[in-house]
Amino acid sequence: MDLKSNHSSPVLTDSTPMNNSRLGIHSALLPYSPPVAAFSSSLLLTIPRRKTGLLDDVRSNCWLDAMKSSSPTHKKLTKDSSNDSALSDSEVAYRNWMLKYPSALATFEQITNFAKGKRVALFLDYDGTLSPIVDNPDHAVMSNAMRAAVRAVAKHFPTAIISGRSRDKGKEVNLFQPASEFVLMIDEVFRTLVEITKDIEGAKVENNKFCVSVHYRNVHEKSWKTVGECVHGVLKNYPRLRLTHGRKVLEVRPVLSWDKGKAVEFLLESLGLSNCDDVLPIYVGDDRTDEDAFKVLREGNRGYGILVSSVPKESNAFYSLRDPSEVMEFLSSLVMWKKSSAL
Ligand SMILES: O=P(O)(O)OC[C@H]1O[C@H](O[C@H]2O[C@H](CO)[C@@H](O)[C@H](O)[C@H]2O)[C@H](O)[C@@H](O)[C@@H]1O
Repeated sequence: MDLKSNHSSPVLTDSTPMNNSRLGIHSALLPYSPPVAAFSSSLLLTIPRRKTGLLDDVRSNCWLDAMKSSSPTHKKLTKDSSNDSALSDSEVAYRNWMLKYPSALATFEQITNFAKGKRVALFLDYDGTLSPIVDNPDHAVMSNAMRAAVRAVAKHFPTAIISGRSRDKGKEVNLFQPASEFVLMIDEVFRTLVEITKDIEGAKVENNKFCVSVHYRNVHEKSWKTVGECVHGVLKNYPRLRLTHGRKVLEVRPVLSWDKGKAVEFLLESLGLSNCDDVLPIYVGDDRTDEDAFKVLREGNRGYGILVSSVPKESNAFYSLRDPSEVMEFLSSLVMWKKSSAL
């Protein structure tokens, strides 16, 4: 996921959170903050995730419900689409939901009207945003077309990818690792979880360096409880680690005050783009971890969050896009708009 561009866009590898409280009502235009420099050299941030909210609490009684409700499975979607009336109901529900979270494509002119005269800074989540959700996390890759769209957008706007995935330290990046002291502990937990889940068919444990992801997307639902029990059992021995929920994934991460919202603030600050009236940050993401970034932009009246979702969901985002193909269209539209406004 190494993107080169004229801006040498920073790549953030985060891991984070959830905050479901939707604040305030939609406002067409966001006055946001502040002016300065331009994006500088390559930057890699590895961010241990901190998910907040009731569902993330390891002591919550609702963890099995949270596991069940985390993102529709492929099977469910396939079943729904073979049922005309269900599809029609879900489409109606989706259209109603879009009244609250308008499509960033349908309202593109509104967005660009507000962006006029401003420097747009783009923050993009990876899984579910730039690459479609697939059963095997190792197979989640950007299509060539998406890669080209991201490269193109990064030529025109400062662009960062903020992902929960780990990324090895490269030669040309500045590394910011707020959880480096947890690396050994995380590795130990990773090994333990690999061992104790090895007999659960379909379970996959991923070492994301600052976080361990335990995937249950391919585990039969009758065994989800076992997966949860394994993770909770291990966590009991690690008071400095906590559990959070993502899309069919349980994640074990350090108890740290760090999330994708803080990552966005850190990047804007480091790159001299915070407190600038002429900077408009736009964050595109699909998961609970992205909600903290949406919230930071919303609360500070600083920019726009765009939620990628094909089903209605409460969010701190302002706009929506249905899936990665719409994200690609949005990125390409931004490039076209930038080129035409330069004429
Ligand atoms: O912050 P992100 O870039 O969105 O990363 C979040 C997690 O994404 C990956 O898991 C998700 O995508 C997989 C591939 O499509 C899917 O199989 C899985 O069910 C999803 O949860 C990644 O594997 C995790 O390590 C990331 O934390």
